[in-house]
Amino acid sequence: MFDVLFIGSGQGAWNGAIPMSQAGLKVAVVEEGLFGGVCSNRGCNAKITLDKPVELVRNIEQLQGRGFDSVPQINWPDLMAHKHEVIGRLAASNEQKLVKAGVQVIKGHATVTAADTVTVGTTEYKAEKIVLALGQLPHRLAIPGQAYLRDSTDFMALPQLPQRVTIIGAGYVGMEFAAIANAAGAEVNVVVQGHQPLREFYQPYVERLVVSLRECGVRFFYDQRVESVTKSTAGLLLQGANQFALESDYILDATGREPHVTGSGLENIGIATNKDGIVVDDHLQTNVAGVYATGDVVAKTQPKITPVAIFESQYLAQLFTGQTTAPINYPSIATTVFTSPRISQVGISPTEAAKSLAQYTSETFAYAEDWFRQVQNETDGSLTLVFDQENILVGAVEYSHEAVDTINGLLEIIELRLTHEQVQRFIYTFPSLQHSYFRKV
Ligand SMILES: Cc1cc2nc3c(=O)[nH]c(=O)nc-3n(C[C@H](O)[C@H](O)[C@H](O)COP(=O)(O)OP(=O)(O)OC[C@H]3O[C@@H](n4cnc5c(N)ncnc54)[C@H](O)[C@@H]3O)c2cc1C
Ligand SMILES: NC(=O)c1ccc[n+]([C@@H]2O[C@H](COP(=O)([O-])OP(=O)(O)OC[C@H]3O[C@@H](n4cnc5c(N)ncnc54)[C@H](O)[C@@H]3O)[C@@H](O)[C@H]2O)c1
Repeated sequence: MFDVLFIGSGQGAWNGAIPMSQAGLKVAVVEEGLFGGVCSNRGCNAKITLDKPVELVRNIEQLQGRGFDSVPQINWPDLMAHKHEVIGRLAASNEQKLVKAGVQVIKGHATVTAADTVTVGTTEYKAEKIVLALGQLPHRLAIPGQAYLRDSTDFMALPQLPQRVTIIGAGYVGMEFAAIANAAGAEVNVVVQGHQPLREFYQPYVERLVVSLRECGVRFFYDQRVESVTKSTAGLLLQGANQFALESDYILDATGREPHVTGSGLENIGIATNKDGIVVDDHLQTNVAGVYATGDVVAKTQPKITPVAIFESQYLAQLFTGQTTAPINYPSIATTVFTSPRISQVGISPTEAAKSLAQYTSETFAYAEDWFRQVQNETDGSLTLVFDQENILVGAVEYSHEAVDTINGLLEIIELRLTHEQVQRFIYTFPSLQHSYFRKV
């Protein structure tokens, strides 16, 4: 009998499983695929490896005639080999981390057969608590020719970069992969259902990102309803309503991800789900006592990203080891779209602030006027800060190559509600990114 058995070994699982085991609980993790789940093996880590040269190329482009005379070309097969080398070893190392911490690793497909029982193959495992950390699966467009569509995992394993890449969807995956494929030399088309890419992000900055990607050659097709894909003599033909037709060599279906709630026997014990995933209470417990859920599979309003999955997993470790009995209390969550430039944001958005002018004020700083950003000739970026009535920073969004570091730095100020006087106590290295923004807070 285990104290805790996780189904799934992604960020929503192992970050909790290890401290639980280290605290003396008898813990098992069942995984049918690669240890570490999506983020480690075919999500964040793989994506950021492919993005690294993109970021460098874009930075060098900004300095043409200012120290650089040419822009290096990305060698896709070499980059892909590098990605395989860096990412390929992670699954084994993730598995070893669990083993070293004393977690029992079980390989295979898990099916929940009772509220305290999970079956893998022909073996039954009993556990006092079961944690469903099942993640999400790519949404597949149900259109004729669906078999020609590829997903993010396929894209991140492409040995050669196709010449013409069409991406359906302008969410995180659509925009990030458009930026990568374009910088690596492909002709890129993005087919958008409505006319608002990256709906969760601050739209004035999204519009600037679209302008920047257009200047690099990415073509956006707004308000499209795709209907079919067929093989043509020269590639794949994507067709849609109102005579829309687009030929390319590769089509990426980036129309979202869906909670992985089928195929693991949830119905055997009546686990409640909705379109967003498994329904949980404020302690991440499902409607069945002793069965919990964590990570992307949870139906929640928080973004389905790695740091949130980690936070939930660690919360369960505190809960199950008696360090807390309190409900989960999510802090401020920073989100980023890893395009070049990036958009990163946290807290109250300027759009929300504009709707409550009595409550909030916001201020925008253009990097064209900031000497530190001019060093790298970054003229297009800017930062918008949102303050409450007490003049405490409550939100921030940046559009720039360094947006991640700026927003991560401001996150602490927002979460701890630091006053201007407290922030001025920090003596940062100069010159540095922190120094370029901390006086503004
Ligand atoms: C292309 C891409 C890029 C991303 N980039 C970022 C990023 O830059 N930053 C960020 O924060 N987030 C990013 N994400 C999101 C991030 O990957 C997820 O939020 C994170 O992986 C969620 O972790 P999880 O543990 O909930 O689920 P997962 O990582 O999906 O793990 C679930 C695991 O459960 C296993 N499983 C499911 N059912 C069973 C079963 N019945 N038996 C056994 N095993 C089972 C699966 O094999 C899988 O390994 C990205 C996602 C994608 C797709
Ligand atoms: N940087 C990051 O943190 C990061 C990066 C990648 C993925 N993720 C996570 O992975 C998940 C999936 O990302 P995603 O980009 O696949 O999903 P998403 O939900 O962000 O975007 C899907 C997009 O597809 C569009 N779409 C849906 N149906 C369409 C259709 N028929 N035609 C055209 N467009 C259509 C939607 O309007 C939306 O813009 C998200 O939960 C996200 O949190 C995070």
